[in-house]
Amino acid sequence: MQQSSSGEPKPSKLAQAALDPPRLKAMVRVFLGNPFFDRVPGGVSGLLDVSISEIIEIASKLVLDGHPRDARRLLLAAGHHRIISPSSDGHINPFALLGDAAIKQMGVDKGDVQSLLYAALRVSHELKAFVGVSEQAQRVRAAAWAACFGHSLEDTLALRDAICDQNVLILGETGTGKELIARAIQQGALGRGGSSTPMQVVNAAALPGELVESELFGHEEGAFTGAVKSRKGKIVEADGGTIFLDELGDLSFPVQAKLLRAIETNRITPVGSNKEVHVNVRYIAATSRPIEEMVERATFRRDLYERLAGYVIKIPPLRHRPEDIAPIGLQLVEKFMDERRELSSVLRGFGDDAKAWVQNEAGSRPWPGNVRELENTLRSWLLGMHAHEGPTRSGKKEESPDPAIPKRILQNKTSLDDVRDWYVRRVLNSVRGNKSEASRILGIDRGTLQRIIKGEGGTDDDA
Ligand SMILES: Nc1ncnc2c1ncn2[C@@H]1O[C@H](COP(=O)(O)OP(=O)(O)OP(=O)(O)O)[C@@H](O)[C@H]1O
Repeated sequence: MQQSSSGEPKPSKLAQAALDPPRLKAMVRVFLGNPFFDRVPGGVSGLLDVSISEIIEIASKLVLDGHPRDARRLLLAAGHHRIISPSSDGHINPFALLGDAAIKQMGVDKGDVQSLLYAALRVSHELKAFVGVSEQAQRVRAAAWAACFGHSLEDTLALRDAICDQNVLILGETGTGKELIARAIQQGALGRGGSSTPMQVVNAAALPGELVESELFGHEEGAFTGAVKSRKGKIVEADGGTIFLDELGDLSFPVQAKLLRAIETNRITPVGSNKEVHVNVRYIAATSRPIEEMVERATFRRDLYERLAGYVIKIPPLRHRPEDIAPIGLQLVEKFMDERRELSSVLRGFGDDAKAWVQNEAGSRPWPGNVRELENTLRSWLLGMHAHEGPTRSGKKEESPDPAIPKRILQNKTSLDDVRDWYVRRVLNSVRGNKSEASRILGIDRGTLQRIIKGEGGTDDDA
């Protein structure tokens, strides 16, 4: 990261306020909470003794703190409509924040600040997908934010490259949103040094042990039976970017050793080759297994764990944060309805029922499962409702019952697991056994799908 050569930047009000969060909050509250902004000549700057460059700095800080809308409001309130051009989704144009005076005051390179603000907007957008009002959910979002930008604007500007290079380990039960958080973190590093490499994903649990090695490191033609042509591994494909290594705890010892070497030396050797390939990759790993205990019991290599756990984010299960059930459920119903705009008004009606159920009941009773289960339950419920008359919908039948739905489901006499298994098979049939397509529709990964097909259940619940 380049620092400006224009001497020591003098500490601005923002820089001081950033070190004094209550003061920063108070300043922002004054800006955002005052209903008379628009009527005061000169807007905020007329209300308070602050310059427009300081307002721009505070707006930048708000963007970096994940509040782009507040930044936009602040700028609008400041009476400087000219300097912003909101995009159609209501986000601010980060370039518009970059008044030369503010950049000069920050004492940093303009290109760096631009890429930072873009990254900030992308991460804040991605993190919105991690819904939750609980303190734990807020902590997860804050931790993901800090994995991209550190803990203060000063951290961000001074240490961005180091922060973006740090490996991250995400811990949490299956279906708690680990991949969602990994994608948000990857967005924070994207564009650094011009890189726009998409995140590569490898799920160690979804592949047989011997294939994981070739998936990660690639192989030479003829390296093993079935290796008809050579293949780059995902680590090479992620060169210059990020690899998401899901279900890390499922890696065999030989693959652990090879991965450790790759991380330590930035070099990998494809299976069946004796040529090393140089790579520069950031690792985001995740696991639903108790990896810390595995390290203690020596069933997972401590040295590899330490390399990957540069920054650890723990996502608590949904049953430990029941306040999040209703907001997540509502968002899931919305998403589901959105995906099926073409469906009948009957489903729309059931969508409203589902929302009412989520709001009135789902949140007030203990939910033992994870987010994916909540999603699948709502999905099956809505699809089931679509096919027959639902329990809360009275009146005449608008659709004839789907004969493919087992009677016991129509009569509400079956367990959730049975409904899930039946629904998984139905989707698999509809896509003629294509597991990737089925997992995409079901919103589960292939490992979970495989476990359900094999009758092992879809989740690892410790409840
Ligand atoms: N807080 C949340 N808000 C909204 N949706 C969520 C949340 N957490 C998880 N989800 C949804 O739940 C599903 C599972 O999430 P994700 O794949 O990120 O979980 P995971 O922990 O990586 O699972 P696995 O361990 O099985 O790979 C996804 O559809 C995701 O969008």
